[in-house]
Amino acid sequence: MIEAVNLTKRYGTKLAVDDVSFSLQPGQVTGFLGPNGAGKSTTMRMLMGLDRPTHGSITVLGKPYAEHRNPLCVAGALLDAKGVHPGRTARSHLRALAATHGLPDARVDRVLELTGIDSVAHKRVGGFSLGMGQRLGIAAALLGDPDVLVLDEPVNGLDPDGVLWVREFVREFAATGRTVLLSSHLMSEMAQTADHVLVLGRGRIIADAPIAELIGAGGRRTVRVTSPDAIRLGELLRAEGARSTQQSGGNELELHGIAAERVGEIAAGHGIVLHALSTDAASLEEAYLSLTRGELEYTSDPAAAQPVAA
Ligand SMILES: Nc1ncnc2c1ncn2[C@@H]1O[C@H](COP(=O)(O)OP(=O)(O)OP(=O)(O)O)[C@@H](O)[C@H]1O
Repeated sequence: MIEAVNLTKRYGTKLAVDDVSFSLQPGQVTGFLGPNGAGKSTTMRMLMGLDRPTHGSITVLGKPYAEHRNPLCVAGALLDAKGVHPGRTARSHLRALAATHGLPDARVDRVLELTGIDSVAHKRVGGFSLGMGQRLGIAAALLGDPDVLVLDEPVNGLDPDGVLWVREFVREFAATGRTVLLSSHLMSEMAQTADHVLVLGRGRIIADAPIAELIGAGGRRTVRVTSPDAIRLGELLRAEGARSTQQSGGNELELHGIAAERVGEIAAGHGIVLHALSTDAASLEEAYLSLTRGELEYTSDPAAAQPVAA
């Protein structure tokens, strides 16, 4: 469906995308993750024929995007929501795009309706909020009823209702057997939207896996236990090799290196009463952070946030 083979992009001395190969499957939402400057937008631009690879290739349905006869019907993209003439109305912008492919006005009305901006279709785009602009960009991507949807930070600037709409929309789109590539820095949102993730770091792929596998591999499970006899229980668990990293409120332990089942067995074996015992699911954010540690192009200095001593 979408296939990158040894895809490379160099800008002068900067290697933005470095010998990347992947294949995206239909019927799935693939999340595209990576720190700022990792090469995600460059990869998406090459996919949509807006930038030329220095080496290698990226194809949609077997050929480069630009070589398709009706590209809007093959893949639609939201890459830069601000790339619209501000003096145009939303409807005239979409009609101009539709005309390039001989698409009827009824299709324009349909995508305006689908993206919830039909009531502002007659307004000039220059007066649109960030969220309305994002919706217009998605409407444009959907015009040709494409098989592939490529969205660069689509929820950026959307209100919670808009974020939910994008999530449900792309999930339904993929459920009809089509392909979605979606970038976002919002890990909790990505965890609820994507089936598969592709993580870039400094232009190279550092993970290409189903989301569940990535979370399972990277995350540390935390076991929480509450007991009126937490001090004695903590001693017993540490003797079993558990690390107790926090004790809050006097009767709660936060544990690593031990399964909840074992905690329950040890407590029962010593007649210790438990009030709560649970395992926190590892998060995509934890897995992502541990994967991309060392891959950051732009890092902040925590000391810079400290007040300067007089
Ligand atoms: N036209 C360009 N000319 C020179 N360098 C560029 C150009 N476009 C991108 N780059 C550089 O290529 C690298 C990858 O940029 P890219 O925008 O693809 O990253 P990204 O993963 O999309 O980042 P972000 O999450 O911040 O959007 C960066 O170091 C960037 O500065």
